[in-house]
Amino acid sequence: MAHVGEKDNSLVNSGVWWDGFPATALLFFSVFIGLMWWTRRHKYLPPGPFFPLRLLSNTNNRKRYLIFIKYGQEYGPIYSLRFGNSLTVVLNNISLAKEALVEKAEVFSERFVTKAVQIGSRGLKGSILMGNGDDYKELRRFGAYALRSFGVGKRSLGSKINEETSHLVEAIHKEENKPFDPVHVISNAVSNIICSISFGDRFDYDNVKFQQLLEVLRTLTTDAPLLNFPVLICPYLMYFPPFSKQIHRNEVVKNFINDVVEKHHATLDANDVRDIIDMFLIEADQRKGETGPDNVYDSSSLWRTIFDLFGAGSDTTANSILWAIAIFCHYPDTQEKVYEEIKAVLGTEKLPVYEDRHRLPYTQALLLEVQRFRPVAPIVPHLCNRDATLGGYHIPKGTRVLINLWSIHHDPEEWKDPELFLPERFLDSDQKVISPDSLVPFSLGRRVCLGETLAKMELFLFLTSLVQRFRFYVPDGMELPSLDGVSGITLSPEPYEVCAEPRN
Ligand code: HEM
Repeated sequence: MAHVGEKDNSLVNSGVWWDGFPATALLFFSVFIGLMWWTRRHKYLPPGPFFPLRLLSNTNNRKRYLIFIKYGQEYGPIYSLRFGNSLTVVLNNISLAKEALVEKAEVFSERFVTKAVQIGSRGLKGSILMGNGDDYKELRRFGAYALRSFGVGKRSLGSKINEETSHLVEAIHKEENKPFDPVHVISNAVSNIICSISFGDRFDYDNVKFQQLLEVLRTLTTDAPLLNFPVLICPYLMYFPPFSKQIHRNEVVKNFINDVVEKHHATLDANDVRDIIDMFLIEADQRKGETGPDNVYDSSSLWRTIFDLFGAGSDTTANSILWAIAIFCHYPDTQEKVYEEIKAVLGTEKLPVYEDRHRLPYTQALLLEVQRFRPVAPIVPHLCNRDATLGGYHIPKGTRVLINLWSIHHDPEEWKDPELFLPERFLDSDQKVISPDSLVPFSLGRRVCLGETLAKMELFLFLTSLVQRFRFYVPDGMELPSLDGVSGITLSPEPYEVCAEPRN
């Protein structure tokens, strides 16, 4: 009890407590409601870490694909990752990929593009690779038509690839069976095919300017800020080093393409359509004045369309060939089997044509296994455009959906001994090629790779011609190429050196 003159602290305190009660209660009530809302919203979401610390603390952008694989091993075929307010769902098996991209194609076929990618790319107007909506649909249609018109899938393009192979073989001969890094000649050869279709031109392997451009393209894809944590949180970091390098690289490619476009403008002849740039300029001219949603034929769409074909078509195919050569060094018997098959069916002189693939089942099986074993587009970004379900889980509108092609191609439920390189898995007991539904290196559904046929032609013709003429190996005492990849948008082998011994 308080005496006269003494302060009654208990009363004072209780008064303070009472005065603050409404505010405290309100705070608790809000937290409670917030928690209820969060729990209800997340209750039906795929499982996943409360906080994706492993991903966020990983500073090595180039090994990030391994973290997605690890989470898959922990949380199963579908899991979710939360970065602040945004939700990402990762699909790791073929039935979920089919459910999203085929059965629910209306919902899951859009591309997700982060603000950082938009800043780094200097705008995405006219992009096939990153676009959505009416512009995208029209440009994809144009791209498919243009590729067909310039011989994709036909003999005429096969001859062009054969011509390029002769240059490639000559360049490799110059290495005189000494160790060399094959990335420059392979990238140049592959890029020359898409260049001749798009620009009407090829570039010699000692053209320094073109080599620099290819190097810029390679770093553009390996350093792409797809899920790069700092720029995911603060996209405006893209304007500062080291991230701003992406902006500079895009500018370099853009200027290169715009120079070529300029020259095309000056020599354009509607009766002699030389390449895709000519085709685009003529279409733009014919549609002048049209205002409909499908008139997307302006200069910014032109450079971006050519950039997309060139970007998506160079690094991917070149990396598949580089993987095949690296794998040959680890599994030399597979290279010998391909050589023996080519020798028996085609001999050692005649350059293969695309139709020959039907007579070379082991070679075909090996190419399929290269694409399964080391998929060059390991993680494909899509967007959920309305509330939906996947695998029984709720997927809210706006969720980023990553199709994990690496995990799909290494799923032990689908592939026996997925970590082993076994071309025979694609041959039946009659030695006929089988291609299971679960092999999807070009993805599936509406956004399936636009250059699939071109890529298959290039892979077959370049690789068979090379094996017909060289044996790739690593001499004793030299390090074998690493089979770990470097990933950005594409998965490339780490730089390596090999020797190429002429076969004859
Ligand atoms: C081994 C070679 C290649 C592989 C493995 C590959 C794989 C892929 C994959 C996985 C996608 C994403 C599909 C999706 O979003 O679901 C894609 C898209 C695309 N690819 Fe390829 N690609 C290759 C070569 C090429 C070539 C040679 C071209 C050249 C024309 C090309 C052009 C494109 C384009 C334009 C897209 C965007 C399609 C769209 O978003 O609608 N690709 N590719």
